[in-house]
Amino acid sequence: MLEIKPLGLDGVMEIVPRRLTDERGFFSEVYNAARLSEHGIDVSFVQDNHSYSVAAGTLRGLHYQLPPRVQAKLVRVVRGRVFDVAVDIRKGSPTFAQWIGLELSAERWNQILVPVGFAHGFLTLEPETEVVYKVSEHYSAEHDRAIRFDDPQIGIQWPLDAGGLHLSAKDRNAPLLTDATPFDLSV
Ligand SMILES: Cc1cn([C@H]2C[C@H](O)[C@@H](COP(=O)(O)OP(=O)(O)O[C@H]3O[C@H](C)C(=O)[C@H](O)[C@H]3O)O2)c(=O)[nH]c1=O
Repeated sequence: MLEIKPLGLDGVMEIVPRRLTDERGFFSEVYNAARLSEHGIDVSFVQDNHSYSVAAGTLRGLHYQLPPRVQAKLVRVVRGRVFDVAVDIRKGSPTFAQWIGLELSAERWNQILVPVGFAHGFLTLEPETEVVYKVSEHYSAEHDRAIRFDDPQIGIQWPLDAGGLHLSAKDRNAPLLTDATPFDLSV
C-alpha cells in the first residue's frame, strides 16, 4: 500500500502511498501507522497542521522545536507543489548541517518524513499551494526556533525563480546555524 525510499540522510524518507482509482476518482490511505511500522517507522503523531500559501516563492522555514518539545514531521502537498528541505541539526552528527531537498506535489502524491533532529522548510513552486503535515509533538511557541533559509554553512540550493520571495519576519530575521540556540538534539 505504500513505497518508502531513504533519501540519504539518517531517517529522512520519501513515502508514496498508493492511490486506488476507479471511475469515481481515487482512494488513498495517506497515513497508516501499521504500514509505516512494517517499514520500521514508529512515530506517534499528535497534531495535524495545514498551511496555505497564496504565492509561489513563499518560503516557510527552516524551523524546529528545542528539546524537550522536538518534532518529527510527515509532510505532504494536497494542492500545488513545493521544494521541501530537511537539514541535519544534531550536534555531533557526522552529517551536521547537511540537507536533503525533495519536490512534493499533489500530482506526485509523495510525502517526506522529517525525523527529530532535523530543521524543516519548504518553498512553494506554484500559487495556492496547500501543505498538510503531522507532527509528533504539540506546538510550543517557547520552543519554536528558526534558522536562516540561506545559511551559507548549509548551502541549500533553493529553486528560486525571478519572482519575489515571500518570508515571514521571523524567517527573514532568523539566526545562522552557528548562532542558533545551542542544543543537543542527540539526547
Ligand atoms: C507551527 C504552528 C504555528 N502556529 C501559529 C503561530 C503563528 O501565529 C501562526 C503561523 O506560524 P508560523 O509563521 O510559525 O508558520 P510557518 O512559517 O508555516 O511554520 C511552519 O513552517 C515549517 C514548514 C515547519 O516545519 C513548522 O511546522 C512550522 O514552523 O500559527 C500554531 O498555532 N501552531 C503551530 O503548530
